[in-house]
Amino acid sequence: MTTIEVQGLTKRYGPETVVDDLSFTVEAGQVTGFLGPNGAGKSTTMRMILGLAAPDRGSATIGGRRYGDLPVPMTEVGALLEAGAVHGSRKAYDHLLALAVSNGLPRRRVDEVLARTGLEGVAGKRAGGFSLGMRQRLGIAAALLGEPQVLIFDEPVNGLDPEGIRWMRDFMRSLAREGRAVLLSSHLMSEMAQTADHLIVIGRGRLLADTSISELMHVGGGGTVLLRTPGREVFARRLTAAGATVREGPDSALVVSGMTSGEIGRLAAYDGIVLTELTPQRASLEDTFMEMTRDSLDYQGTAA
Ligand SMILES: Nc1ncnc2c1ncn2[C@@H]1O[C@H](COP(=O)(O)OP(=O)(O)OP(=O)(O)O)[C@@H](O)[C@H]1O
Repeated sequence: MTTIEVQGLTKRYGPETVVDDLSFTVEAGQVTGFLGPNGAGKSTTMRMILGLAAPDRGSATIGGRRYGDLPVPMTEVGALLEAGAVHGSRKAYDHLLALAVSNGLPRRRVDEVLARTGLEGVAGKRAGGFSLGMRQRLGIAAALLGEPQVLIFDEPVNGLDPEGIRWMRDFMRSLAREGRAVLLSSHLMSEMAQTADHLIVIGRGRLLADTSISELMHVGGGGTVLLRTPGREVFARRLTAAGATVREGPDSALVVSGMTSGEIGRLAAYDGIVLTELTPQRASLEDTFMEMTRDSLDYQGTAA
């Protein structure tokens, strides 16, 4: 199983250390979200993994080898870094064919990736006239040409409409289901919560968290669970006795922190208490992220 290994990765631009001793692993078969506020160093890290920027210290390897040591990189790793990198006057098919031929890949791959990304109908059209969503699909088609086991996407949903975002999310998940390692960056926790299995959170180039989404909700401490039960008073006391913090929620709900929904559900079952609702609060993930990155936000250039 091919993975990405980042070890002590460090990058300086002038006096700024924009990636600071970063270590993490991107596992096969899952979507790893790479999350951090603007300027956190996500793109720089991805560029170092892809051999587009040289680390000052540390290393980034794909399947144990540095990008520069991969004999045919396209067959090992595919990347989508920025939309619109395609020559506008070129037809989508020709663009992909040129890439395939120059990398020694069979022509049939062009048809296969066009079908996979739903672009067959526009294969003969010039990429210059494509919408952002179509350009992103073309970029993904190019990334998939060599059937790589590792994929890297830098903010792929930026600027997409809701349908495009949904397509992208489903596509990432399907790539992971096939056993590929998918690294996906975003500055939006809400996007990650719906797409990623695992999260690497960075701020000012440093690792802030390396965790699953469910762990983050728990460990972050900000994770709350909303519940409703006919046995409100009794269960609130029971939860408090079990170490949770309970407060009043909207419309007679209880909002619990310090326990996961699973733990609350088990406690209720044990005590024979009926729960009519048990909902982990998604907003709390956002809160956890804000809390985590607050000290690392870059306010430079922000109007007072
Ligand atoms: N080639 C460069 N020369 C000088 N500084 C750079 C260069 N590339 C990036 N930086 C700086 O490094 C820092 C990290 O940038 P980077 O683009 O990696 O962050 P990011 O997390 O991807 O943010 P965003 O979400 O805004 O793209 C920023 O302060 C940026 O200005």
